[in-house]
Amino acid sequence: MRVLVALGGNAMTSADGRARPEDQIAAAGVAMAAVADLLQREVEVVVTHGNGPQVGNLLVKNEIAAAVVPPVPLDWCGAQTQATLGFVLMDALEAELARRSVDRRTATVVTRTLVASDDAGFTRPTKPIGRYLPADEAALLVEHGETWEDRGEKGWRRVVASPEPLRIVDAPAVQALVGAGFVVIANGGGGIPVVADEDGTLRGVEAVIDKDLGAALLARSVDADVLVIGTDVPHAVLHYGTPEARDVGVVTAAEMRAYAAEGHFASGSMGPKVDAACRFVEAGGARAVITDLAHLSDAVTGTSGTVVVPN
Ligand SMILES: Nc1ncnc2c1ncn2[C@@H]1O[C@H](COP(=O)(O)OP(=O)(O)O)[C@@H](O)[C@H]1O
Ligand SMILES: NC(=O)OP(=O)(O)O
Repeated sequence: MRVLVALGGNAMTSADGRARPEDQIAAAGVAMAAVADLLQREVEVVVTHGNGPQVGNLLVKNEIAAAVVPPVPLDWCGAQTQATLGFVLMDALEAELARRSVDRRTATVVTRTLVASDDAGFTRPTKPIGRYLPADEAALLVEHGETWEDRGEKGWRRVVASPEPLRIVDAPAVQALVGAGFVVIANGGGGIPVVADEDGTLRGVEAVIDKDLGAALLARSVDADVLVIGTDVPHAVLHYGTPEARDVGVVTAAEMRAYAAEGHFASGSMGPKVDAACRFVEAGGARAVITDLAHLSDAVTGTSGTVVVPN
């Protein structure tokens, strides 16, 4: 069985959302222990990951340092997060595999994802990145031309363009490495967004793709049987945060789409996960599961989490 495991930004930082190097290394260790358990059971695993906190922080660093060193655009920041998180995850996974005496090599693929240059996402920013700020501090940055959004109890967060992923450009490289026996980490942050010019030349564009939507596409591109979206909650929940809250268990894509249409899943967090899970099974995937890392193993067999199956 081949499984695409998508790790959320929450799985890549500390529980309180801190993203210092030591927080990220510790979080990667926890996530990769769960992945190593799967590999030990001879499940074939491809890993992708979010980069929201990291790419937002890099962007801020670039902006603050702009008078001293030339700033790089957002797509470059995204590429840098793929490399950094890739090496941190490889170190963590290889350490866990060695502990279990499992002999597997790892590889990270810098991955580009094709988007349309006229995607509506370029005119209406929707992707939350970076740190949370209180309303008054966010308001100052809005005055400087940034777009910030109220994200509820954690505070305000910057939002940037997030076009639809159309094709994982480097999926053939991922496939080749998987075929050669590597545990591959790919398409971090949903992929580096690129558009194709008229002559077919690719160039990076300033945006951050939703990693769950990217994961659904990558999962199909590498013929995964199961897509597991790992986050910090064990289930998608109906009436989330209310006394009527109810976990969603096994559900068809059509039922899940109906729940989404009723507004049960917040945009920018659970909403894209549900969309990605539905897209994967609607495109022919056997099963997509939304759960936390503690339930990863059972998620793969469809016995835990929110399990979206074909209609
Ligand atoms: N209906 C819902 N069911 C469960 N969680 C929800 C729901 N609506 C919003 N959420 C929020 O979605 C969060 C997970 O999304 P997100 O923070 O984007 O995760 P990640 O960084 O792991 O990708 C949960 O921590 C929860 O607060
Ligand atoms: N690119 C992306 O969706 O990252 P997060 O999952 O960290 O938000």
